[in-house]
Amino acid sequence: MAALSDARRIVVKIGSALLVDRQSGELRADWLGSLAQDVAVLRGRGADVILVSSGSIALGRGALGLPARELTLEQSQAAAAVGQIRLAGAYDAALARHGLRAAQVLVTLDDSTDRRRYLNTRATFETLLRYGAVPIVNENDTIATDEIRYGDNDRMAAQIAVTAGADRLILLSDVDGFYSANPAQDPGARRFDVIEAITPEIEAMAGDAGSGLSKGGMKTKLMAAKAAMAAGCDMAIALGAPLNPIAALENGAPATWFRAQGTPQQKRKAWIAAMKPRGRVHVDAGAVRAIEGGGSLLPAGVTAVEGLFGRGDAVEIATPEGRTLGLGLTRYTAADADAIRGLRSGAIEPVLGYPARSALIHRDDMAF
Ligand SMILES: Nc1ncnc2c1ncn2[C@@H]1O[C@H](COP(=O)(O)OP(=O)(O)O)[C@@H](O)[C@H]1O
Ligand SMILES: N[C@@H](CCC(=O)OP(=O)(O)O)C(=O)O
Repeated sequence: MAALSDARRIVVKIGSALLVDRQSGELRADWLGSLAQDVAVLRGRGADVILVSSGSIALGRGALGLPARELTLEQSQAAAAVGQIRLAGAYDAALARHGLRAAQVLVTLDDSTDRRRYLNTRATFETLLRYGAVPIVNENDTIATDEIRYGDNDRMAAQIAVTAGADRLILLSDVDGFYSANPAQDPGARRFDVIEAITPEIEAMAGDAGSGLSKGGMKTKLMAAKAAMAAGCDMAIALGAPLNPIAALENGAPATWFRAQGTPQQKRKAWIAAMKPRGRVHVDAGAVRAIEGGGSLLPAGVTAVEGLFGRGDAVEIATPEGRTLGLGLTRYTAADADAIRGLRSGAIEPVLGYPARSALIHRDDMAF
């Protein structure tokens, strides 16, 4: 299956067991070098790449000389703080060899569940990718205690894929796909090539993690697949351990693909269209033309603001004739939108007292 050749934005999740040698606790530099090579190939043909990498706790554990047994929460948090800086540094060096710039992004679950923070995170990814950077994402494990106890980077990678509007998510694992039972325990287990829907039967086949360094197992990978598919993003589980794992996947190495219906853009529009509007912004004829031509709504085109809405809420866009053009997620509160209506971008900062976002509603955040 030519599953990556037409991908526009790819999120790759790298588990701890791939990056960190279990015995020595050292980073597998050769492997990371080969992954960076794969990333350079994808970037070279114009695809955006985001890496979600685990490994901070595994790396920090060795560096701090912590015991091999299960860590306490405090030890995990300390290990993550020490390990993350090494992890990010290693990616920075590996990508720099291919002329690529790494960008560290540390997130918590709130960054995707709170709509305002979700929009901020999305905007940050958009900007980093526009400048050609490769975001290296991990949970902020040192701060987010719940994430260490319950968190796993499989679901987080799916959330990043959804947030960034990716069309492919690849979970590089220690297994080459999803099997009818845990292949480590059942020699008769069979691998699926493609899964189109996650049924209760499929869910019953998923077991827990195999290695001591990992947190997820197949259960969290199925949750990741559900989230990705619902957002129009195809997801693969593929073998990560060989060198150049993404090239191998492209060259036909076995994997399981979870296939989504629809595109990220269609799913996002449907998500916005289903929201309850919290207000209404009236726009002038010029703004109607701009929006109908595929542009964003700028404050300059707004003539009146109704309702009490916050940043990230859905609002209706009304034409001078009173027709509802569509729905969009606003980047300003009702009060700020009212204060800057009719103003050109340069005139906004003195009024609000903070640097302005140029659009009131970005074109990607509109549904008609
Ligand atoms: N149905 C299944 N198909 C494949 N692997 C399974 C299944 N159920 C449980 N597993 C286990 O899940 C492991 C992969 O997840 P995990 O250990 O979290 O690794 P990672 O997070 O590094 O990908 C496999 O090595 C296997 O032991
Ligand atoms: N955020 C944690 C890893 C959490 C996790 O899901 O680990 P893994 O199962 O190896 O992908 C860390 O960097 O150590």
